[in-house]
Amino acid sequence: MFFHGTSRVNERGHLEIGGVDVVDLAKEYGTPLYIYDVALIRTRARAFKEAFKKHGVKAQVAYASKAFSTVAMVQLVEEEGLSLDVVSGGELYTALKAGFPPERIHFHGNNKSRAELEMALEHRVGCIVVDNFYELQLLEQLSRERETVTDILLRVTPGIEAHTHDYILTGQEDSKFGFDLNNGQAEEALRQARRSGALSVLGIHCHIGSQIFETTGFVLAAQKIFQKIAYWRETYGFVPQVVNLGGGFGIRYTSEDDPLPASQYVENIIEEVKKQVAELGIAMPEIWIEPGRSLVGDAGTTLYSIGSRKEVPNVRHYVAVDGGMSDNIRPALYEAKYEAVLANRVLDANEEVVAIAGKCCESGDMLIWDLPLPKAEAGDYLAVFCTGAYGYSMANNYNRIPRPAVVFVENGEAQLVVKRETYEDLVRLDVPLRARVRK
Ligand SMILES: Cc1ncc(COP(=O)(O)O)c(C=O)c1O
Ligand SMILES: N[C@@H](CCCC[NH3+])C(=O)O
Repeated sequence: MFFHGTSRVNERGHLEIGGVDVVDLAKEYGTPLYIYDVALIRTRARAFKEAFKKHGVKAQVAYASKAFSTVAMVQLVEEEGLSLDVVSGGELYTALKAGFPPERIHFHGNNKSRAELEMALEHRVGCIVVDNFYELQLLEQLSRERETVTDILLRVTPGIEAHTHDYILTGQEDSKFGFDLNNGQAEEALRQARRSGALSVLGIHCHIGSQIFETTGFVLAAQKIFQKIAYWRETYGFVPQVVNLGGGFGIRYTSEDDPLPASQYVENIIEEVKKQVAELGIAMPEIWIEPGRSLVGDAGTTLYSIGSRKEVPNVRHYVAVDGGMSDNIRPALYEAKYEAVLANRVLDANEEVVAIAGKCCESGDMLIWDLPLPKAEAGDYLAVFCTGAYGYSMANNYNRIPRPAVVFVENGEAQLVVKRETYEDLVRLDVPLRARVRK
């Protein structure tokens, strides 16, 4: 069994996180319940920052808030001195509500609307990561109207597609994101942006994928970007102040995963950028990164109550929980794998291998296919580990199931940071049918 962060088994044989017994949390806040180990988020955040500090490199570590965005989470990010990546008006609104300093917000997205761009300009966010020509022109026009100069990064697709354990070089980049680095698009974007007096190109951004376990892809991306920078410097006199290599650093969901420490990713990135900069004889740019999953993924645990069971003789034992794809769609969407324990009987010996089913009306709503467990009964609690990233943030109301509550735990204390949705919340936006005129 693998415990993350402050998770441990207490004297009652219960799972404890942040010094709080999760069975007590279930009784107080109900299930399904998202529990975040705040100390572990702090540890992860500090590891990224420290890695840059150790090498004396100017950097920004921007939390990719799509992984898990709530007011309390954004406040924690601010406390830890990170920057923030937002990808929609909604994430930006959450950040502003949380009082996050706008100058440390980076605004992403492949189809930002005029209203979203206006909102970003209105609040003077630190920089806008421009994704495409439509946005470039729109942003230029809006900046001109406001008589302001907007700091931007150009998002490029370097032609590297990173997958979990490997990466492939793709000559023809097929992605909805960014300007292609290899077919002249990125160069044209740079020309257009620099021609405009209303945009200031701080640098280049790329993001090669997610849940990546090696550093090769990042190094290769840096190489490809600097190859172009060499040419752009000669041709246009362009030298970037910032190179942003995105997020994507992998985490351990199950024993099959073997991630590197944050410091390793950062060190290899710094090493490559320093090498490239030395060859070009230009000033060292700031290095920005955007970790999402690796900051919050293993800090999150979902607690469920176990209910019904179904035996399919000689095939499978289904054990159902009171949540499922409505609070964690990743198994259904990506065949994502998780580990779990009976939170109220962690030390009991495993007796069977069961399939954990969700409660949604969908055969594919299975959270874990083969989980060794003690004989689980109705009323037991199941804790699924590593659900902190893209769990709550992708939660939905399928089958009109209310979204779970979220609690932060730290130093023996729990704080409710997102209330459980109510049935009333579910119909809040519904508009009843107009009364018909009876004949
Ligand atoms: C542009 C960008 N930055 C950062 C991230 C965060 O990725 P991860 O959660 O894998 O670190 C993503 C999501 O993949 C992204 O699209
Ligand atoms: N939502 C995905 C990752 C997407 C990353 C965002 N670009 C996941 O759960 O793994």
